[in-house]
Amino acid sequence: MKKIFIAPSLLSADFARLGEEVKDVVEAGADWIHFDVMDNHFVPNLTIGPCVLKAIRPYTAVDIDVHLMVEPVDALVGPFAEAGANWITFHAEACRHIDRTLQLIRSFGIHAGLALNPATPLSCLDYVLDKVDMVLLMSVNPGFGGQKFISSCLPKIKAARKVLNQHESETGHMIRLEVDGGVKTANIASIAAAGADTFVAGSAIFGQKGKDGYRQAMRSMRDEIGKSGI
Ligand SMILES: O=C(CO)[C@H](O)[C@H](O)COP(=O)(O)O
Repeated sequence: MKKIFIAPSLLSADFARLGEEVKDVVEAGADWIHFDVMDNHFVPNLTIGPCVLKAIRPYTAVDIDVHLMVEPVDALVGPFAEAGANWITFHAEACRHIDRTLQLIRSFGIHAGLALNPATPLSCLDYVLDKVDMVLLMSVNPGFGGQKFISSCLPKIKAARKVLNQHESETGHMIRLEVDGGVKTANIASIAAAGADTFVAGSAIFGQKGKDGYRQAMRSMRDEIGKSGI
């Protein structure tokens, strides 16, 4: 049984106090920090880059999970790895040479993740799973926080869980399954029951008031996951 991780998405944090927000949410119980990078090209929004990652890195020792919603990908891998990323995840839809980019990320001694948009088939995972440390299934179309979970993603999460379990039983290689977009206390149990083990939540956590609010939100999420019976 894998450990469950909750990764608050900084997209919904107060950008004027990012370091403090990181510290507060980790003290409130976050397992990881999810760092959303958007380029106004692959997605219609623009966020933060390696210099911001470098600035927040001293505020926490937990893993920072960088989600690159950018195209092209490769030129940004080194700068984010050097700025302190523990995980770098990129989109299959944004990359022509997935196998090469996975190898590039791992060459920095960090974990490599592959993200799929809601409409992208799981067959993108074929032939590269041996180089993947995490699959990120988007449950909204990427670009903005606060969107509604797309319900057709639930059977996709179930199907991905089957693929990853099969891969693990054949090779012993464990791959995390992260879900991102519209994750709330009200639906997290069904997402966990479908097979996710890593949960990105932005507005559901940072939409609460201060550290106590963040703590309560994550506690409720863990309670709900516990009730899902996984
Ligand atoms: O990658 C993202 C959007 O592209 C965000 O991580 C995601 O949407 C989290 O925000 P919320 O929990 O509010 O949906």
